[in-house]
Amino acid sequence: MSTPPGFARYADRLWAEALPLDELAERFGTPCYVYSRAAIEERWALYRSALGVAGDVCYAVKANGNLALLQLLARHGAGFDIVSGGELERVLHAGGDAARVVFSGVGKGTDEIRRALQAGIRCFNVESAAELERIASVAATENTPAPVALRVNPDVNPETHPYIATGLAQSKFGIALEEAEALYLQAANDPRLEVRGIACHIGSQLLSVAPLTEAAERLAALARRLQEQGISLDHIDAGGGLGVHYIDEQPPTPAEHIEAISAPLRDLGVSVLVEPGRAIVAEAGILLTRIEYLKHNGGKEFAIVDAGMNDYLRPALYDAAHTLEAVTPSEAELRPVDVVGPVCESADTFARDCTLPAAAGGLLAIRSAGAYGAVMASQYNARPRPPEVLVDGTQAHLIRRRETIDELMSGESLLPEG
Ligand SMILES: Cc1ncc(COP(=O)(O)O)c(C=O)c1O
Ligand SMILES: N[C@@H](CCCC[NH3+])C(=O)O
Repeated sequence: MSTPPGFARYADRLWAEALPLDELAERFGTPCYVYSRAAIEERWALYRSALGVAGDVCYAVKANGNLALLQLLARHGAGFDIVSGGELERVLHAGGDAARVVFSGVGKGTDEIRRALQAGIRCFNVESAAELERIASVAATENTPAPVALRVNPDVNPETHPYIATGLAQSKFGIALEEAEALYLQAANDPRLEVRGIACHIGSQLLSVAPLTEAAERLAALARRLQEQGISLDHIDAGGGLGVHYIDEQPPTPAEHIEAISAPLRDLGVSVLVEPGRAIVAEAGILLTRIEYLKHNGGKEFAIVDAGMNDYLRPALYDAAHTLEAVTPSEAELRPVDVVGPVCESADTFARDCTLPAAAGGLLAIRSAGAYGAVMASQYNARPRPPEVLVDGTQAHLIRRRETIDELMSGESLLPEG
């Protein structure tokens, strides 16, 4: 099996593992997510060593919240960035330390705030004045001051897909820099709150560190103004966002990411937090899928695979391009095919004019599918969500089994008799 030229070495760890992918497909069925423990640990270690002891790496759970992966990262001492009460429960269940959890998100509910406060999380990354007041009032009823950072919106263009840009002035995320200072003064004088830091996150799949540095410079300027006014800060949370290799991207390394955000913050005397998600898990995962049928329509050839947009949404949602590879040797000639899923939507397309030796029954790997893959799977078209497997050396662990048809109907009820 050939490796695409230029593919970073860590992405190839999965393929170097002792377990042939076709055996995994036989054993667990397709479609099926397969992750490499070694690849995840390698990426984790790069972030950990780049940041050093003066900071904390808070893995963004939204990228892949599988319990076994959270447990793996917790054992390596990860902090976690969560965006819901559900993610908090997953982190705690997997053995994560609540005191290393930061809670982002524009719509935190009262129950979620209360639970996070009771669990003793490190910090709420507050996204509006109204949310700050809600957190303060929950803190008052719980008789526990709430640790807060304001997630500011530095108005920096992250140069990424508009759906995953979050730090522009007109985005729904964060608080405008100009409004933040007054809100910090208000929070610092509120006994229900404890100001801990400043947070931001400008977007995802960033392929240059320049916008990250620009954002960090704006955070540093705000931090200096706050410190001058006697507001002490424990940390600055620069968010996540580092891009990965899907087709031919050349993303910066974790070390370059850390250097880009740390340089402007260096003399502030605060610890630095980062919230990488995609950069830890994306390239460590593939989605294995089998070609069910080949067909021709309108002069095009289609390979219809058993994975659909319900299993892996990124291509349909963002028109995202991925490297697709044939896993099993095939006598079929290399030729352009559209690789499509079985879901009743034309957007259910994984690749157009992809050069493959496509043959019915052949196995394909959609690469770099470890982030925003299984977590975004749905049951659309009443399709059970796929299993997830972690390859660990010569072992393969089923870390989430395939959903059953019964589970698809669980919680629903038929109408009463009559
Ligand atoms: C607040 C916050 N932190 C971290 C992340 C993780 O981003 P990424 O997976 O791009 O590292 C996101 C998602 O974009 C986010 O919204
Ligand atoms: N789901 C997105 C990333 C979301 C980032 C969350 N703020 C993707 O697959 O690229």
